[in-house]
Amino acid sequence: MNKSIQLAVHGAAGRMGQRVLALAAEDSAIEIVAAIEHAASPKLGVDAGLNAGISALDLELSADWPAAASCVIDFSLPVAVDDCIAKCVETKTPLVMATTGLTEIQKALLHDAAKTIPIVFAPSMSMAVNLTMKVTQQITETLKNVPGGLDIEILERHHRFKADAPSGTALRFGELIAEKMDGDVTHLHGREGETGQRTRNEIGYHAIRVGDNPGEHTIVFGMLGERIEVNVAASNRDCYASGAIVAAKWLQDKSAGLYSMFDVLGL
Ligand SMILES: NC(=O)C1=CN([C@@H]2O[C@H](COP(=O)(O)OP(=O)(O)OC[C@H]3O[C@@H](n4cnc5c(N)ncnc54)[C@H](O)[C@@H]3O)[C@@H](O)[C@H]2O)C=CC1
Ligand SMILES: O=C(O)C1=N[C@H](C(=O)O)C[C@H](O)C1
Repeated sequence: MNKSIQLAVHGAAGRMGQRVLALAAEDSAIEIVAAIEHAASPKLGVDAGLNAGISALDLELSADWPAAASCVIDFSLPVAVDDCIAKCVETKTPLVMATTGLTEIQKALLHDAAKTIPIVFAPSMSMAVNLTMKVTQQITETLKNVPGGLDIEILERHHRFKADAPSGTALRFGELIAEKMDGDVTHLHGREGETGQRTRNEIGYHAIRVGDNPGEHTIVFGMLGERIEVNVAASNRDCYASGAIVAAKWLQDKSAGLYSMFDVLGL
């Protein structure tokens, strides 16, 4: 059978790379053509499927890029992203960039690359998270001028292994919410000491690192007399992995450009 997508996974031995491989292996439309890891990985040469806890894929974890792929899904680390973007541009391969913690320079690189190839770039591939982003924008718009004022704080919880804080998703929630607030917004990361009273136009961020939590975000809308808390929580990583696969399929007929999961999901 001719499979419609030849998929390369970058960061293939990581927590997310493993789940993308596992879900892609079950998808009859996908042929996995590469499971890419860094050149010093002790896992090079190991079967990518066995490493992911599924049946052998007869495909080794390798530092080599495939001769051809119709999409790359990247769940790696910021240090690995420049090379991934360059390889995708060089080979004109559509890219799903899911890695968080990118610098402003790396975001500019993505913008440049998107002049040549189609790219989906989103800090969360989860449908529930993206829908929640829309909901929090609506809440902000409705309540921003409530008598007594509206205080917005973003709490995120993740596993102890996470390398960046706050999460890319928390930062995106903050950006999207700030778009709906009036005037300049201060983004405040944690509080300590003689902070004085909370100011009006600030968004507070709090990053909690506990155990094996695969990702949870709570947006608190505090008013005088009542409060809304919107919580979206993953119970495992498949919401992100399946979202990335949906994005990879969606990219197949797209022209060059930088897209978000809102575009993919039609939100
Ligand atoms: N957008 C989304 O929906 C989600 C994004 N993420 C982000 O994805 C990234 C990866 O997360 P995890 O899988 O938990 O991390 P991880 O640390 O388990 O996996 C990262 C993998 O990338 C590999 N890697 C490092 N340098 C490389 C290179 N030069 N070339 C190829 N591979 C390289 C590592 O060896 C490792 O296997 C993080 O930035 C995380 O925040 C995680 C979950 C969901
Ligand atoms: O590192 C993780 O695990 C996650 N990272 C992403 C982020 O930083 O927002 C998405 C998800 O919350 C899981």
